[in-house]
Amino acid sequence: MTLPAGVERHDFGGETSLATQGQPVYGERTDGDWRRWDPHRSKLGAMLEHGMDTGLDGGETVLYLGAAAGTTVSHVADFGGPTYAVEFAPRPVRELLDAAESRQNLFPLLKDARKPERYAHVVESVDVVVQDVATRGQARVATLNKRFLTDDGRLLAAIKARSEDVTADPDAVFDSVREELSSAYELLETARLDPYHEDHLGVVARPRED
Ligand SMILES: C[S@@+](CC[C@H](N)C(=O)[O-])C[C@H]1O[C@@H](n2cnc3c(N)ncnc32)[C@H](O)[C@@H]1O
Repeated sequence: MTLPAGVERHDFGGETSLATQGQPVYGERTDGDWRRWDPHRSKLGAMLEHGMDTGLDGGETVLYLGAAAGTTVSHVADFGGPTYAVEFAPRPVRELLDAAESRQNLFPLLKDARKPERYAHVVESVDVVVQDVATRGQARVATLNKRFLTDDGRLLAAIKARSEDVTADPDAVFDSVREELSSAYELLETARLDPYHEDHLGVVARPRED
């Protein structure tokens, strides 16, 4: 699996890790311009560590759903093109704004990912939707946001089993999420994100024709 341009394996004092170049955001280790991309803190980082074929080349236009304080989306903006970061909780958005200050291509949007019509006037078409919303109805959020993807675009989603049902067996949750996603997307690859993130499923998918 090749990493997207702008993402490299870099040595941080004897420990080799994924890294991008940019201002640090969450106290991660740095070496010059390089900042460690910690897969324990980032589901997309874990997907790359697992060798999932994300289809990312670098430079893509990205819609990121569930940006929180900007841990992962800051790395995405380091190697991506225009990056729209949707988060509905005002508190983390303050830190997200700090992360965006040094990144001219990162655009925070204080919006609800279940209401894409509220940001459709800003976000037009994107190459990639990254989703990490950890809320009930994750397949529905992905389906609602399919409208932004180009025909050959990619959905890169992390599905948290406990957000759908705390008591259910994660495998059963993942089966039902896969089934719901399949009506809007062709699933290209799915993989559990252990040991970095327990009971999370990484999904790579492309939109089905309407
Ligand atoms: C697991 S955290 C995201 C961590 C982040 N992706 C990272 O790696 O840096 C999930 C985030 O999704 C946000 N979220 C949940 N439901 C949302 C929704 N409907 N619209 C926008 N954000 C949402 C939560 O407020 C939370 O900040």
